[in-house]
Amino acid sequence: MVNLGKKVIYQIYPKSFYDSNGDGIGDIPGIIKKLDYIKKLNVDMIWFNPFFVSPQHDNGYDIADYYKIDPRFGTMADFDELVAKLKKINVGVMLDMVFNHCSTDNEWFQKALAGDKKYQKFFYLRKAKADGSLPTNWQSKFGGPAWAKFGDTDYYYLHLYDPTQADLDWHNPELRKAVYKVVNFWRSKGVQGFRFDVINVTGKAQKLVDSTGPDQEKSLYTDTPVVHKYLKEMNANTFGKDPNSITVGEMSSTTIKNSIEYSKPSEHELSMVFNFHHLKVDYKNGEKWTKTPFDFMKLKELFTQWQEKMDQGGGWNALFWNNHDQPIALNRFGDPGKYRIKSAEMLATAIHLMRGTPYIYMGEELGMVNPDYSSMKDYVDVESLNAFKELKKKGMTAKEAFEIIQTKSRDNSRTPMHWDASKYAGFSKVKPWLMPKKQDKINVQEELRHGEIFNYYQKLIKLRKNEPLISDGHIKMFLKNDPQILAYERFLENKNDKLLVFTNFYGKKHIVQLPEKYQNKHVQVIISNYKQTNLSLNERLTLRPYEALAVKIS
Ligand SMILES: O=P(O)(O)OC[C@H]1O[C@H](O[C@H]2O[C@H](CO)[C@@H](O)[C@H](O)[C@H]2O)[C@H](O)[C@@H](O)[C@@H]1O
Repeated sequence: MVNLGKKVIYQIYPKSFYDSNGDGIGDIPGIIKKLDYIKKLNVDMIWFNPFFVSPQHDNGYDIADYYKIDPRFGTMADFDELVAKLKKINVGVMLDMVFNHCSTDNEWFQKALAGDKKYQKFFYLRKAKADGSLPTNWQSKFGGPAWAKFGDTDYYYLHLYDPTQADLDWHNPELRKAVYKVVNFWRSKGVQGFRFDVINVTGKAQKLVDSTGPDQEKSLYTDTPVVHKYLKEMNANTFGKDPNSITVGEMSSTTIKNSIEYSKPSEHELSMVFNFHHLKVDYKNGEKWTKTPFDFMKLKELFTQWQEKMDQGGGWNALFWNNHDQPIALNRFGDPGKYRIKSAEMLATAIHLMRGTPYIYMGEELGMVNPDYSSMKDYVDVESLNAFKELKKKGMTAKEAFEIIQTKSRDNSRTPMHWDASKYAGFSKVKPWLMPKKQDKINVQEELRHGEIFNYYQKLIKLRKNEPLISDGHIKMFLKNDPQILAYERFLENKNDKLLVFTNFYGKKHIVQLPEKYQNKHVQVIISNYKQTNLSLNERLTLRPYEALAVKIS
């Protein structure tokens, strides 16, 4: 079996990585051209956001053909070449499987529309209520009602996301069979990694009823017991046959109890889970489309719960700050200005030394930051455009609404990778689909020549592969009430060595009172983003602005 604790996964958003054919869109041959760069980081697997045939209403999360590469991104021959070349450098491929819904352009939906009963049962088709209103009062996660008219019939189809993303009915064994066939097709092409998009919302009740509010509504379709049943079935019929497979479920608004079951090896469901609770600590009253500073104590509390309880229950976390749906973490939890480098390294340390498998989102290793576009015209993401309209409907001025979009838009992380300082950041020879910004200072060329963040990531990755305390150790948080420092201990059963990790989340120096058990021990610095001279652990430890420090004590 794979030791997940020794693995590090890199995420590539293909549309924004490297454009090889001058159409302004990143592509698979472009990724192939940049494999030397990836090799330098020494990651184990790459998660690729979807590049299957899609009308791109939700940037590929609306799949029209699960078996084909979208010509915008390349050909199947390009994909085969990518898999083969990555194999040569010992890097696996993780594909993004979107099975909660498919595009309304997908032949499954098109056949259903044409009246084919078999395919109609792939979807949630319901009639309007007796009073003519929608089948339920559910809201789409992208705004507006979660139901759309099913062609020229009396029926509506459910879409938890965009109306072009029709929800698939997992209760239908024929649908599940079709899903497993897709997974096995890609396995036969040498793929060993699978990320399952919002997989924990696939178990909606068969009888769909009105909700009484947003939270109760989520409970009607999130983490229901059947999800575990279907995941076990998928595991047995697909990737579970391969001891080297690595799978991750994107779990929307999930719980620790469910996440343990999703990821505990003896449950035979998935290898690990993404949860998003720690990325909602800058949501005012739980609302994403708001602007407020992050709540550090809440962040600590969530890390404590998810790290310690997943450890005690035998579950496994995917560790991450960034992905294609999130504004850049450096802007949210660090300082993108004066302390850009120190805070990028501090954030990386905070999660890379935790228990789980770290994910690095492309550009994070350079300390890339939000583009801070100046107009709504610069944004293209469907969720952001809808949110802008909704915020104005709620009474905000265009300026107020724009400031929120600027902070929270998913386009923040989707800007093209900065390869150099040129007009289009060396990403493309023509105007890209989304403009790069701030590449004059932050780019690969500059980082590899004079930077230190990339190098720091290399060290963190190397440490994970060589230090069993990091890959296999348990975790216990300490300094739980400290308002500035996140600190934890990693330890192995029956071993005296311990790893202590200190991360200062603020741009001011801070002195901590060390627990007695850690005082006056022999200390070896494992990694730090500051020069450490004559370090010894006494009663007090001073941490400089955004300092990260990991020491081994015996
Ligand atoms: O915020 P949560 O409710 O915990 O959900 C997590 C993320 O879910 C959605 O992301 C994924 O599905 C979308 C539809 O396929 C797709 O647009 C997105 O790119 C996927 O990653 C949601 O869109 C995200 O905002 C949430 O963070």
